[in-house]
Amino acid sequence: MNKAVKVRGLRKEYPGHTAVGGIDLDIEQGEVFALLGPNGAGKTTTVEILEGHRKRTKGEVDVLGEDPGTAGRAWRARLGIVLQTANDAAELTVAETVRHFARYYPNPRDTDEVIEKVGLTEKAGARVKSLSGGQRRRVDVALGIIGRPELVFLDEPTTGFDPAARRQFWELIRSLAREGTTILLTTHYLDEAEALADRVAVITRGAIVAEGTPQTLGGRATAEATVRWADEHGAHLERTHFPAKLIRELSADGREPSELTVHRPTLEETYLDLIGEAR
Ligand SMILES: Nc1ncnc2c1ncn2[C@@H]1O[C@H](COP(=O)(O)OP(=O)(O)OP(=O)(O)O)[C@@H](O)[C@H]1O
Repeated sequence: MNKAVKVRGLRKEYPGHTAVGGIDLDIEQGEVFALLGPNGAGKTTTVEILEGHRKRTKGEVDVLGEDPGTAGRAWRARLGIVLQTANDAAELTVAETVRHFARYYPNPRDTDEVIEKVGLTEKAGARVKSLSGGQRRRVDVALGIIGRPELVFLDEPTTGFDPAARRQFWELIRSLAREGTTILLTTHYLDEAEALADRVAVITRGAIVAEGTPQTLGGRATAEATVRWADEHGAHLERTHFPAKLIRELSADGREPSELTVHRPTLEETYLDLIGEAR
């Protein structure tokens, strides 16, 4: 499989401060990859270097087969970038804005289809400035995908979305991924990473401290399980690597253990552990 992104030894230094301290990163074509990390960890710096918006201090970077530091307009047209800030073409309507951006690309998607994909069909004729914060964000997403990009960068895409809009957005990302689009997502929502990402990397203080699928990150899948149940003697809790064995024993007499739960670390707990360890 070809790599959409290949990074080796990437460093970004500001005077007196190392924002990114030599990271390696591989993202396969068609993969949804989430970059997680606390504020100031180096996510935006990394992503902006990949987008060609910031110069690196050191390291090798290959995005869609080119070096973002030197790649030209044709390469840029293959990217879709959804920034954190809302767009400011506020006097235009939603449809006019999307149509306007479509002209920058050689092979854009259909404007109406994109507006429908982001759930703004009813607002297509409304001025962008009349939209709510979450609706403006959807316009940003529409502008990020109108050019039929091979690689989409999504920086905290669902900030300000209501729960239903988030779910709808997740469906949109899944449909892009099904079409073969590579997606690099930064998010502070662990449920979002879990719902969408094939793989995640946790970055803190400019270093990647863990990488894997959301299910296995930081040894999550094989972490000790906490089994809780209750019987006539009261409530019980046992931590074990073999919860199935324990439950078999508890139910050996054919009785269903009451209030039985098995808990393994959530992605959020694993993430907080990783961040804590790295502090
Ligand atoms: N232009 C700059 N000059 C100096 N330092 C900078 C500059 N841009 C970013 N930094 C520093 O680099 C570090 C990484 O910042 P970055 O924006 O990449 O973090 P982030 O992980 O995206 O954080 P957030 O989750 O808050 O968006 C921070 O300590 C930040 O202060």
